[in-house]
Amino acid sequence: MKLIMKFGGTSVQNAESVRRAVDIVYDRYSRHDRLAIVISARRGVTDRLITCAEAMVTSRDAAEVTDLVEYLTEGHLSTLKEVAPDFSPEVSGIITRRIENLRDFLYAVYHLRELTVRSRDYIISFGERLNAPIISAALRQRGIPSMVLDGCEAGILTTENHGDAIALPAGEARIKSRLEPVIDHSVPVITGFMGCTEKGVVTTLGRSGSDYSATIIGAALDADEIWIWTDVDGIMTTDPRLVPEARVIPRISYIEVMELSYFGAKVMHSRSIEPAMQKGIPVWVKNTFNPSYPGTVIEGGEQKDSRVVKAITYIDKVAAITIAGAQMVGRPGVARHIFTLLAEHQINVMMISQGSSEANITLIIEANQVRTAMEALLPLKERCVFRDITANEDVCAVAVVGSGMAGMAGTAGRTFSALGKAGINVMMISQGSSEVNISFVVRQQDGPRAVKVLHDEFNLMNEEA
Ligand SMILES: Nc1ncnc2c1ncn2[C@@H]1O[C@H](COP(=O)(O)OP(=O)(O)O)[C@@H](O)[C@H]1O
Ligand SMILES: N[C@@H](CC(=O)OP(=O)(O)O)C(=O)O
Repeated sequence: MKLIMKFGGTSVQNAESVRRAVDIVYDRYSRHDRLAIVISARRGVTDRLITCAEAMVTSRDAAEVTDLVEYLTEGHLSTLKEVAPDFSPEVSGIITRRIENLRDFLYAVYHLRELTVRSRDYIISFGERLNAPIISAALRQRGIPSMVLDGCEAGILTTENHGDAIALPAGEARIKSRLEPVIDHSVPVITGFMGCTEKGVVTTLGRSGSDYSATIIGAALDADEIWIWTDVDGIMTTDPRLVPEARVIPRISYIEVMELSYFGAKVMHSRSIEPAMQKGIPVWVKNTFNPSYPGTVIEGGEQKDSRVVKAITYIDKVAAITIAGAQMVGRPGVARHIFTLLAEHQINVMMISQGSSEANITLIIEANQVRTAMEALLPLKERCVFRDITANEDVCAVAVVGSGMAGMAGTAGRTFSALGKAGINVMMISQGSSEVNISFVVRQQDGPRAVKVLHDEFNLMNEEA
C-alpha cells in the first residue's frame, strides 16, 4: 500500500521516541509498503525559535541567540549520536552548519531590529529542518534507504500569507512528479510545517501544520492511507488533559474532525482534513507509544452511531470584540466594512453573533490579534459607523460536536440546561449551518468546567450512549 506517515513533535523529541518511530517505519517497510514520512520539529523547538526571533527586535545584547544555539546543538547532536552512530560524523556537519545559518539570520534580525513575516517563517522552519536529517539517518542506520527533502523541495506550493499559508492546487502535480519516483526506491523524510511560494520564499502552514503537510502530500500522491502518529491513542471525546475519563472515538467523519480541530482539538490541524476528504483517503490517528492500539479512523460518510454528540472541545486563546451603536440598525454595508477591514489585516473571525436589534455585533477572534483588530476597526468609529468598540479577553469558546445532532431536536436544550444547572453563564451562542456543532462562549475560568459538565451530560466517558 502507498502510505504517508506523519510523526508529531512528541514522537520525535528524543532518542527513545525516535527509536519507536523507526520501529514503526521498519514494520511497514518490511511489508513492502511505499512510504513517505513527514516529521515535525522536536517538541518545544518551534516555541523556542519563535520566542528568540521575536526577542531579537528589542534584545539588548542578543544573548538569547547563544542560549538557543546551545539548546539546539545539544539536543539534536546527542539524539543523532544515539540513533544513528554510523552516520553521526556526516550528519552532525549538516546540523551544525544549519544552526550557524540560523544564528546568522537571528543576528541579522537583531541588527535590523525588524522581524518581517518572511523572516519569521524562515526562522521557524528550522525546527523541522534540523530534525529531518536525524530521522532519515536513523532509518538508514536501520537499513532503510532514505533521503531528506524539505517541504519546498517536496513540491508544496502555498499562498503568500506567511504564518498560515494554504496549499495551492498547482503544487499537486509538482509533488507527484517529485515524490513518485523517490518512493519507489527510498523512504523520503520530509519536513512538515513548511512549503514555499511560487517565487520560492519559505512559508509555514500554521501551528501544528505538519498534519496538513502530510495530507497535502497524501492527496497529491493518491495515497491509500495517511497515518498521523502522536502521543494519545486517537481522537478522543475531549482533551484528556482536561478530562482524564475521555475515551478514544474509533471512527469519526471528516466533517466532525474539521469542526473539532477548528474549535481547538489540537490533535489535528484544522486545515489538514480537506485534502484527504477531497480524495476520500482515510486518515488514521495513532499513538507512537502504543502502536498496537488501532486508534481512530477519519473517513467520509456520516459515521453515525447512536450518539448525537461525539466530542467536546475548548479553545482558550480567544477574545470577543463587540461593536455597538444605534446607527448600525437597518443600515446596509456595516458588516461588509467590518469584515473587509479585518480580512485586510489577516484576522480570522471564528464566530459571529448579531443582536436581533442589529445594534451590536460580537466577533470571536484569536487573542493575539486583538490589538490589530481594534486598530483596524477604530477608523470606523471615527467615521460614526458605530458608537463603541470593546474587547473582552476573559473569554473562551467551547464546542459540542457530532453529526448526529443534524435534524435532531434537543441537543441545544440539553447543552444549555446542563450549563445553567452548573451555574455557568453563556455569553454568546453560535450554531454552524452544517448542524455538526453548537459553539458558545463563556468566561475563561468557566471553560474547563463547561467541558467537564457537557462530557458528563452526554455520557461520553462510556462506550454505550
Ligand atoms: N479531542 C482530542 N483528542 C485527542 N487529543 C486531543 C484532543 N483535544 C486536544 N488534544 C491534545 O492534543 C495532543 C496531541 O496534539 P499535539 O500535541 O499537537 O501532538 P503532536 O506533537 O503529535 O502533533 C494530545 O496530547 C492531547 O492533549
Ligand atoms: N513544529 C510545528 C508543526 C507541528 O505540526 O508540530 P506538532 O506535529 O508537534 O503539532 C509546530 O510546533 O507548530
